[in-house]
Amino acid sequence: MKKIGIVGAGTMGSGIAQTIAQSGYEVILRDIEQDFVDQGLAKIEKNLARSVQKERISAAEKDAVSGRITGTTELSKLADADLIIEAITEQMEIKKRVFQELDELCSPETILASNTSALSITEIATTTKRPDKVLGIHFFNPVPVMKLVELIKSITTAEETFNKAKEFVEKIGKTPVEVNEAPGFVVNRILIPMINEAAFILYEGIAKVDEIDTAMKLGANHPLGPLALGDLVGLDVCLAIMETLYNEFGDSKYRPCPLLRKKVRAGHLGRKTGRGFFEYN
Ligand SMILES: CC(=O)CC(=O)SCCNC(=O)CCNC(=O)[C@H](O)C(C)(C)COP(=O)(O)OP(=O)(O)OC[C@H]1O[C@@H](n2cnc3c(N)ncnc32)[C@H](O)[C@@H]1OP(=O)(O)O
Ligand SMILES: NC(=O)C1=CN([C@@H]2O[C@H](COP(=O)(O)OP(=O)(O)OC[C@H]3O[C@@H](n4cnc5c(N)ncnc54)[C@H](O)[C@@H]3O)[C@@H](O)[C@H]2O)C=CC1
Repeated sequence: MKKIGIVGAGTMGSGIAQTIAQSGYEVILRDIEQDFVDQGLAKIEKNLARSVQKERISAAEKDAVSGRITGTTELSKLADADLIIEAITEQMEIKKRVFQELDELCSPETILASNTSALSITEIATTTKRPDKVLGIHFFNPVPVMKLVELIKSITTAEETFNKAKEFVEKIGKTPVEVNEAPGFVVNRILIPMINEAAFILYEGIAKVDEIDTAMKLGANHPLGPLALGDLVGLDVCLAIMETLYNEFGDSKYRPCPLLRKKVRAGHLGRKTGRGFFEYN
């Protein structure tokens, strides 16, 4: 693999692009508006500049990494990529549309991957004529720091596709775990209901925001409290994951907390909008 396409330049797309370019690959980063592309590229520049400042990479290395990333709004620029990783909004219908477009556009050899947090890869793959070449490559936030990648096999993913993806993930310095498709996979099925439960504890007036997070940091040794983690992930993403778990399993234990819904409706999505359970500037 040489050229990797990333669709979506948000929280995850920009982190994935940076990580892959730092491993020597050529990256094309696509979003729907130039503004979003520019914001993604600016975030990468900021992260790389911090790495130079901390003497983790040289200024020349930073320039080389930046030089390997091209931003675009044109999906057609991804046509000759060996692998495309989709990291757009967590909504099935939007993802399906993008996979259909990519399938029509790309070489038959191109592997199409989704970074979805919880959705069915099998369903996404049905919109393509290459369901054997579709899988989930699920990174964790913040991508440059987090070691894990869940590799999600749909019912139709070919063994060859899985093995190529595994080799790629190891080449970029991440640790893959193999997961058979199921709602929320492994990590999010455990982690996001925990964040949702913390929202319920707040909603029921049992403890305040700071108390809940301090309790879990000092009482369970979590690096971030569950509410701060919800803000890092994005409360819209957390709600979308809870809705997938609730709808797919049909089990009331996954019901989203009404407070989570209220915050998303208000646009208080966490770090990316400057306000969630906490405020950011
Ligand atoms: C929703 C999904 O589908 C799946 C998910 O991603 S769920 C979310 C999974 N993520 C987590 O659980 C993260 C839990 N939190 C943590 O591990 C830590 O809080 C953290 C790594 C995010 C930050 O660590 P911290 O000690 O609290 O803060 P800080 O000291 O600023 O950062 C630690 C290091 O991470 C780096 N870092 C932090 N945020 C970063 C970012 N966005 N990009 C790049 N590097 C970052 C810092 O530069 C720092 O590096 P050095 O120590 O080498 O200087
Ligand atoms: N935020 C997180 O912690 C994690 C999120 N994910 C998943 O990654 C995906 C992206 O999430 P985030 O980066 O958090 O979202 P985000 O909201 O930060 O970014 C999404 C980006 O996709 C763009 N987009 C929407 N439709 C598009 C299209 N058709 N073509 C190109 N770009 C398009 C938007 O303009 C936006 O810039 C979601 O599926 C999410 O569930 C996975 C792991 C962790």
